[in-house]
Amino acid sequence: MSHAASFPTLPTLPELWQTTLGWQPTPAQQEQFQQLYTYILDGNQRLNLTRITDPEEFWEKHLWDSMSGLVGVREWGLGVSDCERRGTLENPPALPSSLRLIDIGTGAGFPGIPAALTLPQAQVTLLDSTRKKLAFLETVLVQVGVQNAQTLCDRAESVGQALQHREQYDGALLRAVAPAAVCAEYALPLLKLGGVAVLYRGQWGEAETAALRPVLKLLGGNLEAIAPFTTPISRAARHCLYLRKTAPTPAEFPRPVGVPSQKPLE
Ligand SMILES: C[S@@+](CC[C@H](N)C(=O)[O-])C[C@H]1O[C@@H](n2cnc3c(N)ncnc32)[C@H](O)[C@@H]1O
Repeated sequence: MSHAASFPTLPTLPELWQTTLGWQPTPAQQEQFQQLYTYILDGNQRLNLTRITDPEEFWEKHLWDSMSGLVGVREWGLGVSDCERRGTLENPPALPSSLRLIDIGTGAGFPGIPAALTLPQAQVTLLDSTRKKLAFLETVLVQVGVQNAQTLCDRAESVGQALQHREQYDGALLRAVAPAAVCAEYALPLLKLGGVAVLYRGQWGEAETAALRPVLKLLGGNLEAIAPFTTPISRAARHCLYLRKTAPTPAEFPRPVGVPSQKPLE
């Protein structure tokens, strides 16, 4: 890396983590967040990875935002087909000891890399169709010492039809990838029964919920929870949607590459 010393330091903000998400990184995780930030800033000089480079903005819009959906994962459980086992933040359901997660459209590694760093029991697949971003992420994983994540260069539509991936994941994460109905078509085929997809959305309202429900029914999913958040610094609205897979997804989904986004299910 060039000029490592010239990169800014991330804020730590332990109280803000704690009061907003009931969680805060350990000192080792904080150090890894700092390394991740530094390597992404460095990579940004060659690749167009993210517009968010200011330390406070990076903390809020990449790290805090990624963790907002993962804290919910702790609460709602993953790979738990019996919804009775759903827990609370104080009394979370046990996560499976080997958890398989897929970050669909990971881009610069969000939320997948924070997931790998903070869920050591998970194996995280970072899926994206852009090879040069993934080649960069592979170096970042080595540099930051992330051993429980690997990259996969493909389209979500193809991966969802591949035997080695279909119905293999306990959880799927999707942030800033596509409209909710498209995300659902990408994610649900990949989940085991009982698995959960976390859709990171900005504004979200009842009309969107009403439009999404029939799509989920087609795909074998159920909208189990919507967690509203306000980002702690810029006070913007966020909603994390938790989609539970409750029935096998029909074989026709996901449809061929490009079709889900060109003709979203309704
Ligand atoms: C706007 S970026 C978001 C990246 C990251 N999730 C984040 O929130 O910072 C969307 C990413 O999704 C990837 N993507 C979009 N559609 C995809 C598909 N069908 N299969 C795989 N990757 C896809 C793009 O290549 C891009 O890197």
